[in-house]
Amino acid sequence: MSDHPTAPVILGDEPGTFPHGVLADRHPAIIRQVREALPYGPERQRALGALLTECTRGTIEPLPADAHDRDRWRTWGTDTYAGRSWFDVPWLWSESWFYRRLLDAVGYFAPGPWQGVDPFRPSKLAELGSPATDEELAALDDLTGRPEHERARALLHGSLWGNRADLGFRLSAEGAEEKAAVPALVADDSERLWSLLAASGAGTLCLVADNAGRELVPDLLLIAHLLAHGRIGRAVLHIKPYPYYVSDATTADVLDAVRRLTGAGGAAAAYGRGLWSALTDGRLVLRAHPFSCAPLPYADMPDDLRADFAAATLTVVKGDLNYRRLVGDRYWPPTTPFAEATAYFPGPVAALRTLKSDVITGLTADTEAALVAAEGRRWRTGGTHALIQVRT
Ligand SMILES: O=P(O)(O)OC[C@@]1(O)O[C@H](CO)[C@@H](O)[C@@H]1O
Repeated sequence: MSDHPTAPVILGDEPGTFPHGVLADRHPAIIRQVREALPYGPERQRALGALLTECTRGTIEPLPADAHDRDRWRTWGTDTYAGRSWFDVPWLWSESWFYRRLLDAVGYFAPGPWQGVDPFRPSKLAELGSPATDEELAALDDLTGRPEHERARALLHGSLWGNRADLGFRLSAEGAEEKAAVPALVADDSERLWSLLAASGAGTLCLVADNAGRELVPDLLLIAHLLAHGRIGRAVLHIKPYPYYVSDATTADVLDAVRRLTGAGGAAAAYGRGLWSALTDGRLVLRAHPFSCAPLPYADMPDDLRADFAAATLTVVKGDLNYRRLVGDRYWPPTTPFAEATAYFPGPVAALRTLKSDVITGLTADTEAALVAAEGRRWRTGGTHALIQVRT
């Protein structure tokens, strides 16, 4: 694990802070939601009850000797953190640990009838099937006929704002979406992004996905557009190997989203067919690397993942959690240059993120002052602001 000495690592140990609230309130709410989502039997209910106690009052324990990923988690930190309270270790670590333990409780990894059953699938499917998704897909018809560069920009913004409210966030930030009706970008390097994705490009785009449903659909539309218009020759979509942070996208979610598009009619269906053929002929590749669910910053990524990103023309990193992992989950001074915090990254990298946690870099002093004057600290976590940051 790396230890950059530059800014304090975020822990969840201070009552009243956002990270503490996630551990103390959001995680118990997620356990309640999972219990209501699927009819787990007595054994699983007991395990969920035990996890509720453990995550709020217990300590971190090593994974059992027969866990398939025990060794991986030892190198990721259980050796270091065993015996400590969930609140006293890096917040990023504690959150990932919660999802790993939650999947244990519902029998996701154990051979048996519940193996591989995503506890968040009911909420993901509800969102994908919602009238709001219908409206977003219908709006694609209005884009048809507009110049290519306008469509590209509209789809980029769809992908950015699709990150506004993930399903976990909605559990504790009711109404954030509505308040963001007049969105505000606190940093916008989009012209630099477009210069990397020129019309005659044949390079590879890596897109590190975040949420399924109403975020993944616009991510896929953007990829379909870039492929269809020759801005890239190939795309690698990094998704999660198992359910994570409630709504993070897995392979099953990508397939659901593509089928939703192909079944929608109009322009959406054409995008869906484009994605289907890109998947079948290898221009769109799915990658579910174990490190995508690691409790660590990307600065600690393994060599094979580093090589993937190094070979890309551009890596687009989506969402709040990925941003925390990209720059390091630390209380950076907000004017810390984004290029400095991502200097280790092996190629050009762009962050598309709505602000839902304390971490922030790359603001001008004026922007920071204006945000603080208007909102105190609320702008950091409210999900009403967004950024597009690029390091070439
Ligand atoms: O990565 P995403 O979906 O944009 O956001 C994830 C999130 O909701 O979860 C964390 C708190 O649990 C925060 O980083 C952020 O608020």
